[in-house]
Amino acid sequence: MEGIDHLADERNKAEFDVEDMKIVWAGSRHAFEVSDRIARLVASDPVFEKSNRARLSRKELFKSTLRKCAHAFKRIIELRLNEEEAGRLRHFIDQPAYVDLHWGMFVPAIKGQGTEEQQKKWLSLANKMQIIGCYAQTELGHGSNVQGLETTATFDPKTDEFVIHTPTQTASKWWPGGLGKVSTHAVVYARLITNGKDYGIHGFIVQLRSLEDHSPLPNITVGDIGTKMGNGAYNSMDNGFLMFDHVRIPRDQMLMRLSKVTREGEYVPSDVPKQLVYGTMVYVRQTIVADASNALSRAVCIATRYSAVRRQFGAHNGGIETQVIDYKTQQNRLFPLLASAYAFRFVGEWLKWLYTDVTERLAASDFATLPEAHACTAGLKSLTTTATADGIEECRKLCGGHGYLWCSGLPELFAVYVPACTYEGDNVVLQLQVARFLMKTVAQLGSGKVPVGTTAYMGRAAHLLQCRSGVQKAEDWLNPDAVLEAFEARALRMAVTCAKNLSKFENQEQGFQELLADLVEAAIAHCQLIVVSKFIAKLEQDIGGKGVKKQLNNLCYIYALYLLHKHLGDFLSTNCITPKQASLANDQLRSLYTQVRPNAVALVDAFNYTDHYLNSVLGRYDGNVYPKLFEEAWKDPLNDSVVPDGYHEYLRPVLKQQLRTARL
Ligand SMILES: CCCCC/C=C/C(=O)SCCNC(=O)CCNC(=O)[C@H](O)C(C)(C)COP(=O)(O)OP(=O)(O)OC[C@H]1O[C@@H](n2cnc3c(N)ncnc32)[C@H](O)[C@@H]1OP(=O)(O)O
Ligand SMILES: Cc1cc2nc3c(=O)[nH]c(=O)nc-3n(C[C@H](O)[C@H](O)[C@H](O)COP(=O)(O)OP(=O)(O)OC[C@H]3O[C@@H](n4cnc5c(N)ncnc54)[C@H](O)[C@@H]3O)c2cc1C
Repeated sequence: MEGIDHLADERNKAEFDVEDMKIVWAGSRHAFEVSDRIARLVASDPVFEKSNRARLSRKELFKSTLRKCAHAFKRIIELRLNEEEAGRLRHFIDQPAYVDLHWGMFVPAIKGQGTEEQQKKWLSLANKMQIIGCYAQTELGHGSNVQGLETTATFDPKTDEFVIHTPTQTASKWWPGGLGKVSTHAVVYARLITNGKDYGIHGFIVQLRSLEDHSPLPNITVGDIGTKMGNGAYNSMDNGFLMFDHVRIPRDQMLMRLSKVTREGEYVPSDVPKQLVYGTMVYVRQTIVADASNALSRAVCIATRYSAVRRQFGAHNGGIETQVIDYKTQQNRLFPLLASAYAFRFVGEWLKWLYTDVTERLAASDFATLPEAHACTAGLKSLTTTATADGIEECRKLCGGHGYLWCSGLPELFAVYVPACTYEGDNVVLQLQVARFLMKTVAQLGSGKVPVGTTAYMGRAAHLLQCRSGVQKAEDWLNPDAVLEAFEARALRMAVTCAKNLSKFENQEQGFQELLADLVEAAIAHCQLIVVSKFIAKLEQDIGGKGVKKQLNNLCYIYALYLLHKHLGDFLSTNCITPKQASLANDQLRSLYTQVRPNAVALVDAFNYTDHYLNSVLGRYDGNVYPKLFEEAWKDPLNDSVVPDGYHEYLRPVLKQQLRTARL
């Protein structure tokens, strides 16, 4: 029935103030107010309707995306929204689009790698969207191996131009979002060649389409790479291909903040680390971590509300059946995901701080923390996107059969989200970057160089390599020191074992290749330690609001103890804990589930998601699931007529045996 809150009982059970938790989740009262206001604005605007997305053809979907983007831009100007508000608007519109790459990569690439003069010129055009840009790095033949890119930018001193060229089919740019049909410009990554010498990968601003009629410029071939996984989903994005046939651009369109080419064609290397050419990726990976908590919390919100609505078994004498959320198996699958959503939120906040810090240091020519920033952004991007993609799929299963319906919101969410495990760096490739960083840190232990930041724990190797957990009863697992020590000892021991095994190889690189799988596991253990430690650090902050800290405390230990349970092999084989202590951790975990259970619905209400944003019949705020499932079913085009199209041609002949008669 409309108007009734089917989840009211659940909400009444909550032992904390949801409004206060909303502020913690948003990060600040200001962030909450902006998000809340913009989410409502989007939800109430019919242009941003999205409930029929799966039924649109690719062309219709793409056109509707263009319409939404144009309308959003108009509203941003009319309402004079600032950068933060405009970002929230695009977020809540919730449809992948060229603007994500324009604002998310093209503009940051120019900011990070352009000279002041270049920024002035290009950003003033980009900020007003008089040009639209994308980030064209990946090629058909190479994505992960950036050094292997083939596109060339050869300097021609006669004309003071670069000649951008695609020498082979595998050199074609392939994948960049917004490239296929929209972008007028791109930051193109190509091998810089001058005076016959190859100086490696650099960024260049290249115009792709006419600003008059949008047609591709001469010698440029550009198009969309084709339909991607899932109905609707990421198909609103025009991921593109691009080939250059000796396209000329002025020399000053090479992004020259880091290194330069002079009028005479002399290459002037940068006096800062050359890896800064990868700076845009570090920036985006950091934003992807924050975004993981958005996607996971959304799925968890749907699965939690529905698990409270859904009842199966347990009825005696016609009594009421059990809510599926009361089954311990459901809790054991759902609550760690709820805890992960909060954990990723807080580690995302911390990573944002780390990124700001490293940016300020770089501006002051302090490059010391760059390797750590790279390792943290790469490793946490990998860890959180893998867990989120798996978590969304788990939420679909937690919703049983109805989770498989498009209108549950979960299939589309999964299809949109899962490429995050691949873009901005394949998740395995990124963990291997963390592993290299860890192996270097371990190699330096004992050299007098004290590890700092996220590897500071390695400085306590003497203790961590031999310590045994002191846990004696289940509640001891709620002691932050006990949890941190177990995670630190496990991470360090795994890294040191890899380093020892590596040292057995004469050729270090060959050894590294041989041990790849172990190295990835060591890197994951290190990243999990970061997430756990940042959650614990969050609890040490001054968090107000009735009962809020208690709930966060429960979630923090659910996150940590669930990981301990899941990776028990690591903890036991490295002798950090005993089987008895592992069993106590499980006892504590079950007790925490019981404590979270009455608060579960309120904990997902704290995400403050509108029904528009969730776009899920199962996750509706009012829990009125069953009538709405019928409403959705009736809307399906197959139900337009009671007798389906095709009956006369294909069904009737079968039923009436006309086919069989004809064959005889
Ligand atoms: C708005 C959201 C929508 C998102 C849409 C999606 C967009 C995209 O996908 S854009 C394309 C993203 N592509 C990638 O992420 C490619 C992944 N590959 C890489 O990042 C790199 O090639 C690599 C890190 C895997 C390897 O780098 P490479 O230089 O080829 O090789 P090395 O391993 O020898 O590294 C040299 C040296 O540089 C350090 N390093 C690597 N990356 C960075 C970085 N981003 N920042 C700082 N430092 C970096 C690396 O650790 C090595 O250091 P040393 O060991 O000290 O020499
Ligand atoms: C939806 C989407 C949007 C994208 N948007 C953009 C964009 O806007 N701009 C852009 O430039 N690019 C974009 N990309 C491309 C993306 O960045 C690359 O696909 C990504 O970096 C992975 O590279 P790859 O495809 O070459 O994978 P590959 O490297 O070919 O990976 C294939 C397999 O090989 C493994 N592998 C590779 N190297 C190693 C190694 N050294 N050790 C162990 N295993 C290895 C991987 O783990 C993986 O299992 C996008 C991709 C997608 C899917």
